[in-house]
Amino acid sequence: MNKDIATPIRTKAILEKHGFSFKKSLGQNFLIDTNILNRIVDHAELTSKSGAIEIGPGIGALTEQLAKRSEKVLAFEIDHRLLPILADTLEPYPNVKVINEDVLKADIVSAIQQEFANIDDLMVVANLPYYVTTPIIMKLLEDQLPIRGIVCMLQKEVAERISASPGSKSYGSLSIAIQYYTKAETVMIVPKSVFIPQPNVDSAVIRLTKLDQPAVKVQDEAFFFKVTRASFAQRRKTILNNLTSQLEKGKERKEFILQALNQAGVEPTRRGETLGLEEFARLADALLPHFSS
Ligand SMILES: C[S@@+](CC[C@H](N)C(=O)[O-])C[C@H]1O[C@@H](n2cnc3c(N)ncnc32)[C@H](O)[C@@H]1O
Repeated sequence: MNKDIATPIRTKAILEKHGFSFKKSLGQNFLIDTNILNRIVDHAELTSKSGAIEIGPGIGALTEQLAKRSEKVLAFEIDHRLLPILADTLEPYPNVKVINEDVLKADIVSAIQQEFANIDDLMVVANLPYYVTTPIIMKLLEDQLPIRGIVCMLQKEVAERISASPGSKSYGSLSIAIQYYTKAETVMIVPKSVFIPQPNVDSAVIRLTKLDQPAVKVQDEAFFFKVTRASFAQRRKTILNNLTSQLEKGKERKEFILQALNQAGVEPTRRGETLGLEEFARLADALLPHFSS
């Protein structure tokens, strides 16, 4: 008999034993398919010497597979009601440590220094709570953690936005923010039927492999991201109109923007969704002298 946590029978038995009720507000949709879990872990390419960081272990379904295939797992779980359950389900795995904290508030860098002092290869692997997918991924990237990458489950639509290329309908400032730091790929589409309770949206697994250097070189990162966000403020508007309405600097701003677009070799009538990262980088650098405060 399959003893894994992620089977419908075992999951239901665990939930019943502990009288657990799901909190929708915490994005609690638990995986009940060991095969899918193993495929997620495969994409992380762990070895017995790797460390794994999990966000939101739930009742430990993914944690168990990570514990079997890595040296150590550190898991951040916000819901204190899951702690006794995790202590129970993960009892056979002494290489797991659970921290009862909101991952968005946690000092992950210090936790890594403490828990993974002798481990060189670190991956984040998670079935993310869908209500905070983007803030979590952005925190993991902006905190500049010493990780090789992230393999995570999220809404299919967000996965499409993250891995989209210029010209695609899904391409936008989120694609650029993530592709600035990583190589982004959608590696699996996952049906609703492998979760309990079933979510309302389709899911996908993405793999983000951290780049040694950001994908493009810019003079001011914060300003680069400001320009990319401004360029997509209204998707149907031209880049000139979006930038003119979003960037502030007196009456002459249109003139400066036209000048910068020209300098960056970008036609003012193009839409943001047609520009690649290189073009955005050139444009941000050309705009910077006019708009830095
Ligand atoms: C989609 S469930 C995944 C559960 C489990 N890993 C699985 O695959 O079955 C998301 C988990 O993230 C937890 N969670 C939600 N918000 C969180 C936060 N801000 N920080 C840490 N954990 C969070 C939820 O309580 C839940 O256990």
